[in-house]
Amino acid sequence: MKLRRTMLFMPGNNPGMIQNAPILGADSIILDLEDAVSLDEKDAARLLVKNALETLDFTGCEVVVRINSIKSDFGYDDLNVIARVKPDAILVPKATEEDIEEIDEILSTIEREEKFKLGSIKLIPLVETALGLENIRETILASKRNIAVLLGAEDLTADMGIKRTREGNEIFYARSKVASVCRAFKIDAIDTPFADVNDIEGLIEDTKRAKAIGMTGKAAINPRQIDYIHDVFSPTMEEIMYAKRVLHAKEEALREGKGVFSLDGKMVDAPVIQRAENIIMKAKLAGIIRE
Ligand SMILES: CC(C)(COP(=O)(O)OP(=O)(O)OC[C@H]1O[C@@H](n2cnc3c(N)ncnc32)[C@H](O)[C@@H]1OP(=O)(O)O)[C@@H](O)C(=O)NCCC(=O)NCCSC(=O)C[C@@](O)(CC(=O)O)C(=O)O
Ligand SMILES: [Mg+2]
Repeated sequence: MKLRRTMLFMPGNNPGMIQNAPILGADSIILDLEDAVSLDEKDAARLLVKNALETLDFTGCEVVVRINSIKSDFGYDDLNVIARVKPDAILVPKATEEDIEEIDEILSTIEREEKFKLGSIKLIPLVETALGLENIRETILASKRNIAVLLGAEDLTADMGIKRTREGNEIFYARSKVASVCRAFKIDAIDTPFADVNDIEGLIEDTKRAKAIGMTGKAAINPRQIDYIHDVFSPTMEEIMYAKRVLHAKEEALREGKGVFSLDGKMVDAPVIQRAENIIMKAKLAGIIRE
């Protein structure tokens, strides 16, 4: 299991940002060849990202590349060049079931040619249209490579002809749907970036709202956002201490042959134990506690 509390976007044509990528502390980075790169920079950005993957040491940081739509003039070249330098995953913009199937096949061919393990390059569909949102189940089922879905609220609200607000009530349904379907298929649900990099209070509130609904992480667009998002998505010491007490009490209850018991007057049963186990696992992955 891998933590994806933050996925930091950076333009694929910005060498200054890319060279710092491995040390910024994000769980994942997304090197963007799509909307952050203008049409006349597409070829140069692809080459820069390829070189970065070949030369920089990304140990401990998942590397994802957002390609252009596979239906566009750039998508196939992006995939064909980038997959051969083995990113951890490809982020697929405005993903449809057909896109994912096509990209899955192309990746399998490249993996055979390059002698990579079949299925080793993963996929993350970006859900950012109304149709994409309604077809999310089919998109996820289209490939076993899918490890997460990223919600793109700017494009989604533009597609729906509605306004994007700081409070985000307009994306409540989309967040809930993405979170629920992703949880059903046991993959990560990554929330849309918060666009105002100077509004830290707004970022924290937005991240808390996303977490409360079941999103497992959030995209970032600026390194200053990383620690705040990590704070929200990491278990607190209070949660960890309570989880430890639950698991300790469970051992005692098991010895007494009890499946349900009470702790501080509150019932503890299988779902409460599962939540406690999840908290401990996340705390270990986040390096907050040791094995
Ligand atoms: C926002 C801003 C312009 C602010 O600039 P500022 O200059 O105010 O930043 P400062 O904080 O002053 O920077 C201080 C230092 O950090 C460095 N630094 C900044 N950002 C960094 C970074 N990301 N990675 C590494 N390094 C970074 C910087 O180089 C400087 O380094 P140095 O000079 O050495 O001190 C800048 O962050 C930025 O460009 N972000 C990336 C934007 C981007 O990728 N967007 C596309 C992807 S989203 C998308 O597409 C979503 C979606 O798909 C979803 C949907 O649909 O909703 C869609 O369609 O919208
Ligand atoms: Mg977009």
